Amino acid sequence: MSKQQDATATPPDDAPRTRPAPAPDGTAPQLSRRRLLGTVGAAGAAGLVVGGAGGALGASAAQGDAPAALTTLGSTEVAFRTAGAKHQAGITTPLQASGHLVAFDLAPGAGRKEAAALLRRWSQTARELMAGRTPQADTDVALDAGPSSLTVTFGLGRGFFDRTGLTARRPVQLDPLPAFSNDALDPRRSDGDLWIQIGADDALVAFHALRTLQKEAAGAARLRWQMNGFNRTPGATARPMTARNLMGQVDGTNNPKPSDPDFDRRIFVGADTAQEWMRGGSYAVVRRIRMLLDDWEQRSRTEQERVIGRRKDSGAPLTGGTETTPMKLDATGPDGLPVIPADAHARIAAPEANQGAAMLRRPFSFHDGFRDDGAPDAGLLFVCWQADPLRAFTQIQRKLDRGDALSPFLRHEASGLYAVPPAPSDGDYVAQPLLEG
Ligand SMILES: C=CC1=C(C)c2cc3[nH]c(cc4nc(cc5[nH]c(cc1n2)c(C)c5CCC(=O)O)C(CCC(=O)O)=C4C)c(C)c3C=C
Ligand SMILES: [Fe+2]
Repeated sequence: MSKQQDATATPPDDAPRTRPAPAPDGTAPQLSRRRLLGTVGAAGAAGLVVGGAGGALGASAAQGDAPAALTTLGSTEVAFRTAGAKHQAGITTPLQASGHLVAFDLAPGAGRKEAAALLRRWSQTARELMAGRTPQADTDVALDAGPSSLTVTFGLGRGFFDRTGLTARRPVQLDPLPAFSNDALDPRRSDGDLWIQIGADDALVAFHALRTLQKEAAGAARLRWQMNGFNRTPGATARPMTARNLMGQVDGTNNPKPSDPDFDRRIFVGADTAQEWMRGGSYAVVRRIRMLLDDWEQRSRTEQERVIGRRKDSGAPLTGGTETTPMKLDATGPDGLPVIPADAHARIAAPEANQGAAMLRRPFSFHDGFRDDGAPDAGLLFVCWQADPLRAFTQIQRKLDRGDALSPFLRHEASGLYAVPPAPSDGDYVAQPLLEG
């Protein structure tokens, strides 16, 4: 299995898995799994195994019906419901190379019944796509690609509850985020009744999922906004390492780890919630943060490192050691000043400075071309996960907003907050207990 690395180390029960190797005798199968499913359907294909770790079969679609062999990257599959846990995939899953974030509003006239039917349809399609199966009447965009670590994660925005007559059951955690001084939010690219996060290690697989789900929304929900992002391709570096962002920083180092004793309590909604349907779920905060790269790139490396409090090359704290060495926040230099400056981003965002508040950051970079002034329209699709946004994102962003050295190089241009219910059991759909309860 490919060993993809980001700061969200994958827990054993959440590990993406590769499909078994193809035929034991090494002979090429006759039809690709996707191709077969497109002709005889999922049930008929259940016993067929195609693709595998070696990638040695080497046939291409251009050679007629011969199968396209899957590499480890293409054959890696993530379970729709995380084994041994209740949450949806795409939260603790390692960062994927390609991502789409998309929000929909329920269509005029659509209510609870239509929302339930849509979420039933979407949940089943997500299961199929994540397993590498495609719909019967398909565009064939991802025909030869395999699951490629595809994840599809569904969330509900504040408006969903009004539109479905469930306002009384809306969690307080979906109360609007406060305004921050660096906000330049575009309401047309913010919020939305329904939100989907799509990630995959193959850009065609990610697009295919996006397009399939968009078509399935027809009549029930209308596209509100959509954003595209990317990360380093897994396997590009010989040694797995934490991702870099478009400012060149190692980003994700001090994320909470699933092995931390309080990880679940911080990231997932616990049994003590009044919203029983959210147990095992999480809240996602999404921000489109444009980076002012023309300004940033004029700063010296030393200045840039003091903005974060960490070295650019290794991600190690300015107080020394390696990437994983804890920051010595009270260390002072010969001038008597803190080695990690008082306004360094990592100092201000640290749990120690925020009553223990922590979130799981799982972003994608974005680049949407260049603005009229020639500056890149690029930055971070910041997605963070927490059990309680007020005590995590809002707490930390308030602090950053008051004097973080990174903030002058950033503009928050879009914002969303979504309740992401636990993954449904087989045959059920996301948010079923809410909609049918
Ligand atoms: C409100 C929360 C945060 C926003 C918004 C945010 C934006 C943002 N951050 C970086 C780059 C880095 N952030 C780093 C650490 C870090 N950032 C946050 C929170 C927000 N960041 C936290 C909670 C932490 C961890 C602090 C700690 O415990 O040490 C780092 C350092 C490496 C790491 O730990 O990940 C970098 C680099 C950018 C570029 C950005 C907006 C575009
Ligand atoms: Fe940060």
